[in-house]
Amino acid sequence: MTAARIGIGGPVGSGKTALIERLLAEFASIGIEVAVITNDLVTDEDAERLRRGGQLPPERILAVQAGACPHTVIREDPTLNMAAADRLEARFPQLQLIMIESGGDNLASTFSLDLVDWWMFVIDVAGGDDIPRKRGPGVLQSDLLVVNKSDIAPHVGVDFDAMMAEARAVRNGRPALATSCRQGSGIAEVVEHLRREVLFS
Ligand SMILES: Nc1nc2c(ncn2[C@@H]2O[C@H](COP(=O)(O)OP(=O)(O)OP(=O)(O)O)[C@@H](O)[C@H]2O)c(=O)[nH]1
Repeated sequence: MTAARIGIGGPVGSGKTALIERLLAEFASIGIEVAVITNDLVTDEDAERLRRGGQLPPERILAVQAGACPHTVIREDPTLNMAAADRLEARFPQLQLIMIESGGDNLASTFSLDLVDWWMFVIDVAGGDDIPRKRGPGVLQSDLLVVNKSDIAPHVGVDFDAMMAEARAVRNGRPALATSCRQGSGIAEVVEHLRREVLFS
């Protein structure tokens, strides 16, 4: 059995790493065997943050450096990430799930299906309630759209329910879930969705 490979993309600072931290805690509590690959431009910043968090043995967290363009290594030439996932699987045959976090950029990032089986796109309310309307490929094409930072919607003048409704409308019925990685709300729904759609458990 091979591990499911899932992508987690989204704009800079939308909360991709924060979501991974929350998911790691949930997966640990239900006994799902996980590893993570991070993609940063020229550092290992996100991998180091996850290793410091101590939720996974450090050797289950690999960092890929994307260089100038974060899209390239998850879409046009995902070989570095594929090799990293192969390494993890060879070393930890019990893995059920490998989460691949893209470098943050704009609304245009998508994952190659040579690299992942399924991918989600994380946006947040602070990026503006017009983000769904802009119909970026990540918003439209991802298997799951996550709208994060629901906790600060009132502080940035966003009508959260309207933003969610718009997100669902532009996605033509494909799923969209609301989260606050700060408060922990919506995380259980994301885990449930992943169990059903990706892990088939
Ligand atoms: N209020 C609030 N802040 C959040 C939430 N999720 C993440 N943050 C904060 O938003 C900032 C960015 O979060 P990250 O998890 O680093 O975002 P990222 O998408 O991984 O960022 P890059 O890797 O730089 O693209 C941090 O200061 C987080 O603490 C949330 O749900 N609510």
